[in-house]
Amino acid sequence: MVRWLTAGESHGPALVATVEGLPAGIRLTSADIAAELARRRLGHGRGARMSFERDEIELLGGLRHGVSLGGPISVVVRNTEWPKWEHVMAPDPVDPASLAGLGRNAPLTRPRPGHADLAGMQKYGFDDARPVLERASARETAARVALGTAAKALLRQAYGIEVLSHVVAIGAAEVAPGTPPPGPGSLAAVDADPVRCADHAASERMVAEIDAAHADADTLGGIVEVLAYGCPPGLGSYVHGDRRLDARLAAELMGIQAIKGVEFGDGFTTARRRGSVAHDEIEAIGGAGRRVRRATDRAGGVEGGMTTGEPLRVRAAMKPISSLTRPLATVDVATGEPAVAINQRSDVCAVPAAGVVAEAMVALVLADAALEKFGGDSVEETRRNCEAYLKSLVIH
Ligand SMILES: Cc1cc2nc3c(=O)[nH]c(=O)nc-3n(C[C@H](O)[C@H](O)[C@H](O)COP(=O)(O)O)c2cc1C
Ligand SMILES: C=C(O[C@@H]1CC(C(=O)O)=C[C@@H](OP(=O)(O)O)[C@H]1O)C(=O)O
Repeated sequence: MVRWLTAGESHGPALVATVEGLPAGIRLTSADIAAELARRRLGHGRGARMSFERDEIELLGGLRHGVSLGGPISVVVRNTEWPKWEHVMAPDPVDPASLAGLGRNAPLTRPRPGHADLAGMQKYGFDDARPVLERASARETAARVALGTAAKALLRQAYGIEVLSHVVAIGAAEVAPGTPPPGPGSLAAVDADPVRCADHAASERMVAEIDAAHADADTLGGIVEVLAYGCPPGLGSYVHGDRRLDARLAAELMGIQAIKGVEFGDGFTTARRRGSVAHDEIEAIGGAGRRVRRATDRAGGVEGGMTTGEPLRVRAAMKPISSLTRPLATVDVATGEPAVAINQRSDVCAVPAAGVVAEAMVALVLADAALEKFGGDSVEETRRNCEAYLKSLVIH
């Protein structure tokens, strides 16, 4: 079983993350993780913090000389903003004099509609939104992307699986339905686009949409698509709801801040189709052995909670960012009077970054499902097991 945990606050000293259950023999370095973290900072429309903060990482356990040892892999991502927050966010008690006159220590009593502020204050008994937003913040996704790097390395090195994402909609600007997704090997080209969109014309419309929202002091959401190429058939299972791969992927994607919907393949569109044009017909492709393929990929590569061997294709819908510089109406919890919400700096749009986070979560779930299917304590052992399974398939 692959399991993972993160800890840390947005303006605390650091985020920490641990993944347990990965085999020995994964080639992975801190430079690989730093490169993935840099990808998460990409995208037209992100806020000021992205430009002045760096993700400083340190590997603490689980690797030796760039190779995993089979134990938990643990990583620290330091917040370079920390010196400005060392008193306000100090884990240990501080001299109250060190907080006197610090504007950033003032209680946040005007919760933002759409953020975790109000429900979090009610739930945990805070009269200040600071302790809520510090952990609710998507700063935490840096820790998940760091762990996803290890999962991606395993998938690539043991099974030849490649995970990538691209943006298919930002606000009303979208890639035309039916446009083929970017193929294997196209991640660098997607990352080179200002909104991580594979379609140049759609990308220009998305950038214009972000600029218009920014000018109006507004924010935007959108839709990302994650693709996994090279999955063998049979990851996940139909035998119980919680073993279905689509259920496991949906849970982890919905666990990303601001993700409000997940669909596989043609998803909600399929619901409006007739059965005769909703499924992927199976065809024989001849050659040695009984080789088959699907004529289409409407299902997104999952049937009965299992991978089919076709590309996995899953979309996640992100709501617009809830911190607006033109703030929404709220109530000041200190007075009970109408007020406007906290209006600190914020991203206008973080959809391109959400795609990178979604890749990490898909990679972690696929790594878990692949190790469940093939076992193995080293990359070489699980690779061999996967190869033997593929060879044993009567129909493949
Ligand atoms: C990559 C990324 C960046 C985000 N940046 C911001 C931001 O700058 N300001 C903000 O208010 N929300 C931002 N969010 C969304 C909030 O974290 C999220 O809305 C909040 O935690 C409440 O959770 P919910 O939207 O799932 O209900 C971001 C989300 C992601 C995935
Ligand atoms: C710091 C990151 O994202 C943050 C996510 C976030 C939120 O509310 O989710 C709010 C913003 O933080 P701040 O309020 O400090 O400007 C974003 O910058 C990051 O992704 O590394």
